[in-house]
Amino acid sequence: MASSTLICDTQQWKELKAHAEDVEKTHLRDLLSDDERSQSMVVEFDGILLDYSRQQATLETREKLFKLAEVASLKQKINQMYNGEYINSTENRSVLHVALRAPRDAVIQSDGNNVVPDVWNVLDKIQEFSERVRSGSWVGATGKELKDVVAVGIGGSFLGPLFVHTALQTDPEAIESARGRQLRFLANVDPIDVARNITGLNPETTLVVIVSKTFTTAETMLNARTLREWISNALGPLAVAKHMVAVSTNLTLVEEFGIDPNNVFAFWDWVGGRYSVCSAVGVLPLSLQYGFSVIEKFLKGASSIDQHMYSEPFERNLPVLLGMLSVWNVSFLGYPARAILPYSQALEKFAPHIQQVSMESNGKGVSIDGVPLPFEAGEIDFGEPGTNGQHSFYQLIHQGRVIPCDFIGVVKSQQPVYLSGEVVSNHDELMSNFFAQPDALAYGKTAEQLQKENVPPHLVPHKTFSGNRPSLSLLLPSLNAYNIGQLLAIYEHRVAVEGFIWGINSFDQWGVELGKSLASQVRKQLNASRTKGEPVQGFNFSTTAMLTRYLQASADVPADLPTRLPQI
Ligand SMILES: O=P(O)(O)OC[C@H]1O[C@](O)(CO)[C@@H](O)[C@@H]1O
Repeated sequence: MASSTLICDTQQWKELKAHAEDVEKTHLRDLLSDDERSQSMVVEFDGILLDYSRQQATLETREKLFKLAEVASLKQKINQMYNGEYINSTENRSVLHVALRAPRDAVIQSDGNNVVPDVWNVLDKIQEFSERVRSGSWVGATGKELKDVVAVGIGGSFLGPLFVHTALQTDPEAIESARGRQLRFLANVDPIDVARNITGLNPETTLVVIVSKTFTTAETMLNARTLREWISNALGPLAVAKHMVAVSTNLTLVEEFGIDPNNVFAFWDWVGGRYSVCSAVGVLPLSLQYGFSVIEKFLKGASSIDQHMYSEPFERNLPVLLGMLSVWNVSFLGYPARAILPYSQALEKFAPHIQQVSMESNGKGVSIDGVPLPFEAGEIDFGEPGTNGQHSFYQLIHQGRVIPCDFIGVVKSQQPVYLSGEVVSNHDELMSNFFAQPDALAYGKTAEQLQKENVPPHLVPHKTFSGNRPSLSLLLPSLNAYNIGQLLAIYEHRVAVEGFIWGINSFDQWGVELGKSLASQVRKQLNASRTKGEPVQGFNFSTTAMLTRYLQASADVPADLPTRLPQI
């Protein structure tokens, strides 16, 4: 396929469109009656089981999807990514988050240089620094140990680390290594988030890690200045050197901010923000909390999937299969959303992280060559852990709109609980739901079944479930640091596979810029109105009226802004 040809113009795409109309005629109930089909839709890697038999897909669908992958040059694009080619063409960059978790002796080139030694230099520095802090040999300005860490960052500099932290918080090994320590995340520029994060913390025992790839993000920089004020107000300006470190690619701006260059942990422009949790962005705060040895296992888990993705044939390749099935659901069956439903409370921050990975990557309207797409790319991702979601939005998934679901289960709970006299263990109770929901969605319940159960006729339509609602199930053996790394990498690569098929650039994010520049115009107006009393101008009627009202109603904010920190 010539690079400027859109994927939707290929014969393979058109055949899939026609094929989708055929497949839609068969209810999932009937597809699932073929055990051979079901068996061939189960794939295992390293103890992780993927069952996609509840997708509205036949063996022919799979064949046709692989043909689409071929015409989209999927294998070549994966190779280009791993070879450090500039596949992020609008930013002129390689996309090498796989190098962040590569073994020390691996060779991964960007611009003709092996980047793996650079990666390990930073990892070694993180190990050394985190051990000094954790052992108490690096202390705060008043000689006290630094037991609490606040990581300040937003978007990709926040969501991935928060997901991993939340997942590790209840892992027995991680608990042991985190005893007596706290890790918090300050992301939102809302002063309430500052208040929440510093409540109960003593600046004397707190280390602040500023995480920003660019070191220019407005939210992060204001929060960084706020916490610098919080520290220097309490301990004097010289304390900043002992209490603030940074993770960034912009070493010049970090130094200008007043952080000692020795206390900066670097990463590189070939790491996209939302793909940066395996760089110092995640590894530094997480190692401070859990120790480097735990986080190294997380990196190893991600690396195992990197190797699997690179070398496994597509029929057994988890991220490739998942990505192709998502393309099938979005582009051929016309389902625009995807629910991510982990049956593990430890994964409560997984869907929010994948939201950014997926929606910032694939929410694009043009091809990589800038041609407007005549089809929708990307999907609307959302999710909550089961069983909470069941008591919230599952009603719509069962009887309202069709939303393909990812059910993610774990064999061994991080925290098993059994009660004598109960029918099953608490984890079995949770998992009963994990196993039941996909069948409820697939099979549904017919009016005939309800009549046999003597349901009053007027209630039959309300209690009928159409079924034929697709899902897939991922069963992980356990949820330790290694498995968490695997889960992360499976989804990162799945999103890349989707983007490679759609022919878009999954690694830029120009769509976030317009809002940022308009906010800067509003910021200037607020300053001019508060300090010089200038009227609101240059905005449309609606914004002018709203801004004027806001300024009038908050006239008590002092124009000269004397420092005020949260009073909580
Ligand atoms: O790490 P930085 O440079 O502060 O950027 C934070 C986030 O802002 C974005 O650029 C836009 O939301 C994300 O891609 C990125 O993860």
